Amino acid sequence: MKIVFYGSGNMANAIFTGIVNSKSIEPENIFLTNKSNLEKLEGYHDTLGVSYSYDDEELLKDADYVFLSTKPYDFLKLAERIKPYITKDNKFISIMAGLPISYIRENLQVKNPIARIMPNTNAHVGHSVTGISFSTNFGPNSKQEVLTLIEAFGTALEVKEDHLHQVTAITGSGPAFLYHVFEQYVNAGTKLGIEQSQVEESIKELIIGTGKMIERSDLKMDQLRKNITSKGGTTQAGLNALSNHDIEAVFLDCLNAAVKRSVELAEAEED
Ligand SMILES: NC(=O)C1=CN([C@@H]2O[C@H](COP(=O)(O)OP(=O)(O)OC[C@H]3O[C@@H](n4cnc5c(N)ncnc54)[C@H](O)[C@@H]3O)[C@@H](O)[C@H]2O)C=CC1
Ligand SMILES: O=C(O)[C@@H]1CCC=N1
Repeated sequence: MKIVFYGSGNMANAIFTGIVNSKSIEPENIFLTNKSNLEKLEGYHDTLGVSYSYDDEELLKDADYVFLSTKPYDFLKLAERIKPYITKDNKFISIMAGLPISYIRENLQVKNPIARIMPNTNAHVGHSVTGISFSTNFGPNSKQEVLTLIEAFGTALEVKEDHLHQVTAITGSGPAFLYHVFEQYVNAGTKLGIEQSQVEESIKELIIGTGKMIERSDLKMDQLRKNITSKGGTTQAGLNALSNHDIEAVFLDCLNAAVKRSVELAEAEED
């Protein structure tokens, strides 16, 4: 199988690094390209063994899957770049937030199968949650091939295309929202008088350990929380203070804003 990445930025890097680490595809069968940063492509070649090129005809000639991984606003230029060289065997996988399959098809001017995925940067470590929606002409074997490819860097969740907006908010942008919360936790921790580096190191370990508990324990999160909370103890005191704030409402605002932006991006392109 030959895979090509048009766009080798943060998200594509997480995906191809995840695929290489999974050893499901020979690294030299993964081809990278970008706008113009040759040094970056050489770096990925040196560290991961992947191939790279700016020759679009060569890249697309026998490509099975072509990732469209530029920013949404760079897609029209990308479409102009690749249109002359698309072959009937190329199947497209778009990671671009908000751009509908119909819009991608219209601008590539082809009837080739197109899948839209919404991954997240946890693909780097094989833990992306990836929402996926297929065009109706995606055959069952190719669908299975794409799902297997996605499972090389995490888990796949097939959803109606409209629901990719919610997936984008909850898990696509999700790591950024959690990093933001963790940053605030570190900032607050450093105000308690302990050395900053000690707070940073211990909270990093706290987050990793808590993630592993969620992964490995049979207990649900509320029970894990209850197991730490002694009656009249320190945890109860902290949780009481937290419950003075409507944290669910804060996150609902956050997620609604991200969904709204995803819908806006889609509607802007349909105009
Ligand atoms: N960063 C993230 O956490 C996530 C990003 N996405 C989506 O992934 C896409 C890429 O985002 P990032 O990787 O963060 O962006 P980035 O800015 O890191 O990378 C963009 C890449 O596109 C390339 N590019 C631009 N114009 C090009 C052209 N004409 N031909 C070939 N390559 C071209 C750039 O050289 C660069 O390699 C976006 O559409 C975004 O919506 C989706 C899920 C999560
Ligand atoms: O911020 C963005 O638009 C992209 C989509 C999900 C994560 N990053």
